[in-house]
Amino acid sequence: MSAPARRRGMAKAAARITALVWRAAPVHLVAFLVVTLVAAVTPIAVAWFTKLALDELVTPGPVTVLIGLSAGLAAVGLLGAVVPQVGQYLRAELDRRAKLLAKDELFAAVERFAGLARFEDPVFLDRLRLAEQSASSPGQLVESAFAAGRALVTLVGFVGSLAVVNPWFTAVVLAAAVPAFLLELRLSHHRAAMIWRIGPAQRREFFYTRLLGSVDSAKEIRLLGLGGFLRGRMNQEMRSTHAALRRMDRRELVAQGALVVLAAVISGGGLVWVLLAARSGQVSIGDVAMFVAAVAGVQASVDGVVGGAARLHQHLLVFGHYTTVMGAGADLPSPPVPAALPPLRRGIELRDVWFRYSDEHPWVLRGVDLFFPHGATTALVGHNGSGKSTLVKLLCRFYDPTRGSIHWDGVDIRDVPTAELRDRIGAVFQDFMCYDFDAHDNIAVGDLTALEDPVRVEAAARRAGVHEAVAALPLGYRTLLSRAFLTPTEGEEPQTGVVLSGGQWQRLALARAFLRSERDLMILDEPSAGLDAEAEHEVHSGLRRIRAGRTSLLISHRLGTIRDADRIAVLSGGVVAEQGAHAELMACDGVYARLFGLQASGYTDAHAPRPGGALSGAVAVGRPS
Ligand SMILES: Nc1ncnc2c1ncn2[C@@H]1O[C@H](COP(=O)(O)OP(=O)(O)OP(=O)(O)O)[C@@H](O)[C@H]1O
Repeated sequence: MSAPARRRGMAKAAARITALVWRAAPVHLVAFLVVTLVAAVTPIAVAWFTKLALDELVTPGPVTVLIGLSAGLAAVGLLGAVVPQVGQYLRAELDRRAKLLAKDELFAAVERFAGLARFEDPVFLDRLRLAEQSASSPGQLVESAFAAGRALVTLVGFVGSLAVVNPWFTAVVLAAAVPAFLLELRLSHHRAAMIWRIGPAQRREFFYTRLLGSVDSAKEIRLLGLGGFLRGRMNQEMRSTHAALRRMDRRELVAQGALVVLAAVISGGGLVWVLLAARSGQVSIGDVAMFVAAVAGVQASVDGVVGGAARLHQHLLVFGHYTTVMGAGADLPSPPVPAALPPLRRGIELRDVWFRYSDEHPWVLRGVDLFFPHGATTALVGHNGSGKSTLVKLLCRFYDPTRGSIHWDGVDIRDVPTAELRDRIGAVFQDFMCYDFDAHDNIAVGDLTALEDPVRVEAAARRAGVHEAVAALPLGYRTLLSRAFLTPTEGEEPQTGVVLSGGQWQRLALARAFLRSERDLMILDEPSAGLDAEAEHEVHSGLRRIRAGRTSLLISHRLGTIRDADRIAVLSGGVVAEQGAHAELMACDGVYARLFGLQASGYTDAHAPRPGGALSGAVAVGRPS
């Protein structure tokens, strides 16, 4: 990034963070500013009271003056002790309030990304991680800015005081601050760039750490003895990030060490001069005290200004990621004038749809023409990786087709707001979620209007055949389905969660979808993959009833469960290779008939007499395996 662009980015970040903190905690911000100013002038007041008191001792006046100066010194000393505590409280409260707002706004912006592509982009993920990191502590940024400001005020005060004693010496001390300032800025720039560079390694390290401590991976790690291997990889990533951090720390150590030596030489020289001057009567004892306090004060303030500015610079560079994420435009184009999405009456049509995940990826769909008629069930079958789930993602508009279009009763789905489109769809995805919520909430999130409606939730659970299992849990629908958290229940005892079986989770996912069964389109991507034979039969019988007269799309590798679909489309080589009803496809003797025959043959005993029924009819057209 060029220097002017970087400066513009930092100015933007500074404006955004200021506005954010002001909106989050205006009173605390002003109070923190006042406290910072008081903290800035306190050391100068202490130095002046000390000088005046010492001069008063050497050439005594009325005793009341000395008492007044002592009282003043005590008062500013007290102020100096109390103010940092108040400042710490204000800074912490400011941080909490600003963090709440910053994180809320960040994730509101992330929520506005309607598609999935950004969440699959590692550069974006790194940016999001850094944005989240800087949103977690906006107070640090304010503190750095205020620390630099406070040090500047103290610096001006001490420079004035030092100038009273020796203007030349003041100039030397200030001149020594210029290289320190430039050096610190450069270091902070390097540090911010290094933080960005080590992002991918830190993400990988986080991944291995999570694997090593997660219940989901514990089984395989133990069975396959992967612990040492994963730990090795985690350590390798950590070593590489540590090497970068170490290089940076060493650079800072050398640079800052040189600055400390420079400061020591200047103040040592000054001290010799002022003592000699006092000996020859050129300056007073009070001036010596003021000089010593001013030199220490100027150098500490220069450090404070430089350090604060450098930290601010670095925070602003990192906070730039927050501004970038917040300012990222829509990931999917939205129409300037959105079209209305009519209730589905005719059907959904894919017109010559081509799709690949990016220019670097191969084509997944290569000109798919397909119609999902209203009120009918269409089943989609095909080999692994043939693009079935991809097609579902396009229907939900998680991505736009690379070429071609999808029409909802003739309306291009790119012309309607995505939220409206998705509101018309109910779905069970192949990789459905298992939320660390209680059973009620796990179902109710299928339709948030059911969150306070246990009757609807129970009805959906009954339809998915999971009600009995949930009702039998220790706290029924209020049982936490996770061991990740402890929830305080009505009593004093915390209640740990329970663990469901894979099939029970799948039924919960189905129940979630059933809350939306009145929607225009129901998508069921492998809805029974984890169910036992009886449960599968039961679920599909239930689904058949729910699907009757509704527009649905059913994906399953178990062809017996989709044979009664109104239409079956076979995806192969990125196109629809065959379509028709079960009987038609069997008669074609193509891909579908071959797959169906293969599966059916697995259920027959070549030596046993064939029983009558649906499956035996299919077996009759099956091929020898
Ligand atoms: N997010 C993604 N980024 C890149 N490629 C992807 C992504 N998701 C899927 N693919 C690729 O797209 C192709 C189709 O995947 P998809 O999941 O749609 O197949 P599928 O027919 O649903 O497979 P299965 O029957 O195994 O569930 C595969 O080659 C897969 O590797």
